[in-house]
Amino acid sequence: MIEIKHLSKTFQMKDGAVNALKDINLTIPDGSIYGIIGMSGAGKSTLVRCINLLERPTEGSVVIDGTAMETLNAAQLRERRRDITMIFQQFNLLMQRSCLKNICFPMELAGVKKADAEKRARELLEVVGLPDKANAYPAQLSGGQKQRIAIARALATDPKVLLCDEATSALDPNTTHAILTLIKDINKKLGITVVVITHQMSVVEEICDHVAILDGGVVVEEGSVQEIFSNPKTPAAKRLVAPNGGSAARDLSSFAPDDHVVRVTFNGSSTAKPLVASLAAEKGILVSVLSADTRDLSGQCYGSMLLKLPTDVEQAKQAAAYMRAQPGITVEEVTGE
Ligand SMILES: Nc1ncnc2c1ncn2[C@@H]1O[C@H](COP(=O)(O)OP(=O)(O)OP(=O)(O)O)[C@@H](O)[C@H]1O
Repeated sequence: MIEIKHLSKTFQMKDGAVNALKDINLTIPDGSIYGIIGMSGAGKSTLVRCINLLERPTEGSVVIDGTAMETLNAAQLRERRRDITMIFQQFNLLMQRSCLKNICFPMELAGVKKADAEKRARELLEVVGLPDKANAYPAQLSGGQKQRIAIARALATDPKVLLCDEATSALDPNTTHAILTLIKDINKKLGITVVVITHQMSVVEEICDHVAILDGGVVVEEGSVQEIFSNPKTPAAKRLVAPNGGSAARDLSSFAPDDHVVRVTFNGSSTAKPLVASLAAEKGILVSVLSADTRDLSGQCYGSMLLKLPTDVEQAKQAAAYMRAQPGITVEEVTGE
């Protein structure tokens, strides 16, 4: 378990002090995939660097499995960092070494025999899906492949914690998905606790179970991803979870003043029963989706849609009544707003 207690970090600059982190308190459970999300400058990188003491906190403590990291001397810290490894946005591979030798590197530092290190490195190449890249050099790899090698290197010392600092931010959406799937797999199979630093809510949505929202060096919200998504309370959380204000935008050009339009808000309704399709299938009533800002979170839908109901008054009433009867859905009139 990682416990961050009253952690603050101040950088002293020529023109004054920068309070990058202020009184951070977080508990990261063993085996979780924990997201730390915030806009640029929120303090994410500083926080992750404080977790493994690459950055020394100005105040407070980082306690990992009962050991306060800031109390360790340099040699103890070096040893402890084998348990808490890190991957980065820019991969940080050694360009003059082959992939195999990159993966061997932390084992060399730990004094593992060369033959044992190479055997383990080959196993790790299998784990990350690149068994044929042992002799390739980083420059010959795509971004996604480089991150796979970086992950293999991070796993070489059998860590308990993997810190991912914007690990998919330089990758395209498909590659991002593949790397996140690999990280999730590693978390499940090896039981490694993963801390994911990101500015992208989609990353948190895809793999994290818990999330802390960092804004201006302060944790403004923290909880299960589901809790935060379904009910973001602070402006920072609302900005990240629902950039359009959580509400489908009303595009005035898309409907006439006498159209019958409703805003349907989803607050955890099941995505297994798509509303518009089931209204058509069960009642034979067709409605048009004018705009939608919804997201699927573990099979539950959040956000809202603007729907144009049929011009037939009776059908429109039936459609509204049908939707109101569904759990987790509210319906309000928009026409004439
Ligand atoms: N070494 C440093 N010296 C001085 N100020 C720093 C240092 N590192 C970070 N800061 C400042 O601390 C604040 C938080 O920076 P940090 O890099 O942790 O944010 P971030 O959320 O990771 O942002 P980004 O996503 O843009 O990397 C910023 O105001 C930054 O300028």
